[in-house]
Amino acid sequence: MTDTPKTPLLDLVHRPADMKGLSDRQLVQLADELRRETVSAVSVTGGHLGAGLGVVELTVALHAVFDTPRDKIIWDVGHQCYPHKILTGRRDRIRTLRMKGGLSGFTKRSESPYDPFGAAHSSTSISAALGFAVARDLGGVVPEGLGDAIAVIGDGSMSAGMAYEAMNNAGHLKKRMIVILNDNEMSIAPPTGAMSSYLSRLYSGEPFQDFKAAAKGAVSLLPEPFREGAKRAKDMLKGMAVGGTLFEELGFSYIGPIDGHDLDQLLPLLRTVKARATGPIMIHALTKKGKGYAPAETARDKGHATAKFDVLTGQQTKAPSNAPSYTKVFAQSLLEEAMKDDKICAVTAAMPDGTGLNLFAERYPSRCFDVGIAEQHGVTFSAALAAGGMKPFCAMYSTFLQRGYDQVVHDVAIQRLPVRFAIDRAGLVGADGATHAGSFDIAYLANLPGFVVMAAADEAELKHMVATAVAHDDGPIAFRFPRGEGNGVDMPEVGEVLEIGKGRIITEGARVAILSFGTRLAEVQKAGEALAARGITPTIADARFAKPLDRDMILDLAVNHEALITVEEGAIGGFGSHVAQLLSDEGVFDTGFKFRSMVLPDIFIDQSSPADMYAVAGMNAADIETKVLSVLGIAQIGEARA
Ligand SMILES: Cc1ncc(C[n+]2csc(CCOP(=O)(O)OP(=O)(O)O)c2C)c(N)n1
Ligand SMILES: CC(=O)[C@@H](O)[C@H](O)COP(=O)(O)O
Ligand SMILES: [Mg+2]
Repeated sequence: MTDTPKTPLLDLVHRPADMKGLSDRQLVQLADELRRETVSAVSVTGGHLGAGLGVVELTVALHAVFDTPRDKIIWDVGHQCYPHKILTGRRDRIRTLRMKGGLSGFTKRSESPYDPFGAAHSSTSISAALGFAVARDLGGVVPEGLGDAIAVIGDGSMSAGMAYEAMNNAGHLKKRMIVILNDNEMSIAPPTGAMSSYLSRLYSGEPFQDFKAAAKGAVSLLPEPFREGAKRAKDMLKGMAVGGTLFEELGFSYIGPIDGHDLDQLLPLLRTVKARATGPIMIHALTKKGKGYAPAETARDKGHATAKFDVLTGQQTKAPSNAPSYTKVFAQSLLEEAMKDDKICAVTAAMPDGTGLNLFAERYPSRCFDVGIAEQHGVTFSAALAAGGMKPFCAMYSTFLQRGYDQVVHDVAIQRLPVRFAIDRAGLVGADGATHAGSFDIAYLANLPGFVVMAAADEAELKHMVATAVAHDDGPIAFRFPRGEGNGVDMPEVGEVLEIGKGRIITEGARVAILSFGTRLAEVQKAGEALAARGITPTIADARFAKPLDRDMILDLAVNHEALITVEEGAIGGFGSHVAQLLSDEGVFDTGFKFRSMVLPDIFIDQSSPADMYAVAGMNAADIETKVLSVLGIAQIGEARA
């Protein structure tokens, strides 16, 4: 970063229209200020830093040249959009990023007209841009109008099938649209795969597109002082120095590679594209993740995601914890099992660190596969590994496994293949908000014939479930666990193989039974203590399995109590629904038996701390206590004793 100029320009830019009068030199200064502001904001909020720093110049250039919100900029994933938010009327709230009531850490339609399409999962931007382009050409009507459609997609996100499905369609429809491939040679981890190598080959040897002699035509359309740059850009459009790229074969005009941090290249190129483009155009920009902030540039993950930090030192402020994270317990348990069983292998879709499989990759590189952002492929690949006699652990976040759902049904479940699904980030995750909540996996897996679905109540249970999954060869099996630290329980030396479909009673009580599935058990126990102080001792049980259900235990609980309450960190249609089905099938409700199911409410809950999100969901200890009192018809404190 260069020295801060005396008259800051960022203070004058409240929306992109304010940039229109700035000279190219001033835009360079603006980019510098925008970078500083991004670092400063993330230092107080934490969040995704590196990706945003890598697109500062692109953000300035796009907003300087195009007319947003009429023109639609679609940021893939959206984790790089903080500079865009600063330039589009949200600077005053930028220090609320990812907080309760604050700005989302991703693009979000309800937040701003400058966010035409929300995201947070990757590789959707080209499809979305094409949709806007077609809507425009078909005369679609939206308040801001419909102009150019511009997708900005990273090299990591280009590993997903959806990007190619979209390019295939775009090349066929030949609509005017622009794709900017933001190639920083990084995903969250270094990207893997043949496509990544292909992109590198596109610029190896000759790093940047050679700006040659001026071509006439488009140049005359542009006002001074843009003409000189435009001449060079026009030449790029015509010359296409790198011919025969995959993108061109798919029907795109390919331009690049260009230096994505050089506004002297970006501005004239984008102006020319805006003036001249007809069909789909792919601009290949080379950038650096973390650009301009040394602690990010030099970090292993290039500052992909960070806690709050000190700007001067880059030192992050993280609360120390005594308990291991669930992710670590999973990863270490799997490693221990893999030492004993050489058929165990592991699959991650571009999340080696997030799933803990980086440890597995270090120890057993030939048995660990990072397939890139390709959950669909990862699931089917795992299915065939299982069909081939291996024991694949397909480790994915609950929210990202959604993308591979047909593969879970068609390739795994129907064929009864023993894929072991390690489902991390189950339940509400906090600052990433609704897009990353692991709300649906219980419902979408427990409805599949032959699937075993488990949830760990604590980290010791997780270790048992890893062992159980290793031993289970009869069909697919899944175990879910949340983001964050465990409860600090004593850990067993070895994981115990659990009996499939058997839960456990935690405490015996009377009148009401609370049947927990997953890590809400700790809140259930807290509620139990509070109820005990009121003279009510509920029976507390840990279901362990949503499928198959422990029929005997559940029917027993029903017979011996006035009421049964299920609690789970999942949406309606999951564990509680299966228990209700069982009770209904067995005629338990015919006797007037009382049943309540505590699930996530039927809304998308915005970002906050997980505890607060569970408070919004009404699923903390106090809510469980209230539910017990209400099901027993006890409205007032003291009535319980009466
Ligand atoms: C479907 C899906 N899978 C995984 C992720 C997690 N994820 C978020 S960003 C990211 C890396 C993206 O890399 P790239 O597109 O190159 O962007 P960069 O961060 O390098 O700018 C990953 C794997 C996701 N958001 N969506
Ligand atoms: C943008 C994205 O999808 C990831 O970076 C995600 O935010 C990671 O989440 P965790 O912090 O839970 O690994
Ligand atoms: Mg990248």
